[in-house]
Amino acid sequence: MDRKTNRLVIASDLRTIAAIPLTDQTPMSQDTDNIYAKPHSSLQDFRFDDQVANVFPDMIKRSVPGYSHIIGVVGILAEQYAQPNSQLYDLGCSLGAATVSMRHRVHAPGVRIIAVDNSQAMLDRSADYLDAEDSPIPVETLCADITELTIERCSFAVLNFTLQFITPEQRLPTLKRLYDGMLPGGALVLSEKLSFEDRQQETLLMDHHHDFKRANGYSDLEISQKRQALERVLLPETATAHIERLQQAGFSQVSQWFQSFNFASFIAIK
Ligand SMILES: C[S@@+](CC[C@H](N)C(=O)[O-])C[C@H]1O[C@@H](n2cnc3c(N)ncnc32)[C@H](O)[C@@H]1O
Ligand SMILES: O=C(O)C(=O)C[C@]1(C(=O)O)C=C[C@@H](O)C=C1
Repeated sequence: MDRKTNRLVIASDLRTIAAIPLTDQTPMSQDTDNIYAKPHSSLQDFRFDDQVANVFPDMIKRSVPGYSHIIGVVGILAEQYAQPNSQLYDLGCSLGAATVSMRHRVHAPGVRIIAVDNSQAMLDRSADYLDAEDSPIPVETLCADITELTIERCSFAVLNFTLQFITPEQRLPTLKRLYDGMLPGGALVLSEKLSFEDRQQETLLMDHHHDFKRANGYSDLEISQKRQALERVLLPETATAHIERLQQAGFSQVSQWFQSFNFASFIAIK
C-alpha cells in the first residue's frame, strides 16, 4: 500500500525481488495521471502528446499489469541476446524504460542502442531519464516512424506495447523489415494488449483489467473515458494472430512468455 495515496500499488510489487532491475528504481517522474479524471465534453483520440508524456510513467504502471516486470525481464533477455558490435532497438521507446533496463544489464562489447519514437513530446522527456544514466552503452534517440525505419545489425529488439498502435496492415511489413535487419540468433520481445476470440474470456479479462486499474486509483469515469479515447487507436489482436504473424515474418521460434489479464509478451528468435 502506498501510504501517501492509500493506493494498492500492484504494478510495482516485484520491487522486492532485488535481482530484477525495475523501472521504479530509475529516476522517473512521479507526476500523477489525472488526464481523464474530469468529464471531457468531446473525447479526442488518445495521442502521445505533452500531457501524456508528463504523466507517462505513472499512467503505464497503473494501467498495464506486469509492466515493471516486463521491463525488468527485457534487460535480462537483452543481456542474453546482445551480440558484440551489434545494435539493440527500442521501438516505440516512449521515455526509454526498456532502454534503461537494457543498459543496466548488457555487457557485450561495441553494442549501441537505437531508441525510436514518432512522438517528439515523448522523446523530449526521455532525455531526462537517459541523460541521468551513467552507462558505457551509447544511445541514439530517433524521432521516426517504425513502419519506415531501416533496421541494421540488430541482435535484440523490443516492441513494448507499440505494435498495437500501428495499423494492422502495416504490422507484417514492419516485422518483416525487422527480421531482415536482424542477425542470426537475434531476438525480439513483443508485448501487446490482447483481444480474445471467446467473448466470455474477452469480457472476464477486460473486467479484471478494469479491477486492476480501480485498485491503482482510477475511477470508473477515468476508465471509461480512456477506453473510448483508445478505441480507434489501440487495436488489439489475439495471441494466435501475433504468434502466426511473427512466424510469417520469418521468426523460427516464437513463444508467449508472459500474460497478466489481457496483456501479454512474446519472444521471437531468428
Ligand atoms: C505504450 S507506448 C510504449 C511504451 C514503451 N515501449 C515502454 O516500454 O515504456 C507506445 C509508444 O509508441 C509510440 N509509437 C506509436 N506508433 C509509432 C510509430 N508508428 N513509430 C514510432 N513510434 C510509435 C508512441 O509515441 C508511444 O510512445
Ligand atoms: O489504459 C489502458 O487501458 C491501456 O490499454 C494501456 C496502455 C497501453 O497498453 O499502451 C494504453 C495507453 C498508454 O500508453 C498506456 C497504457
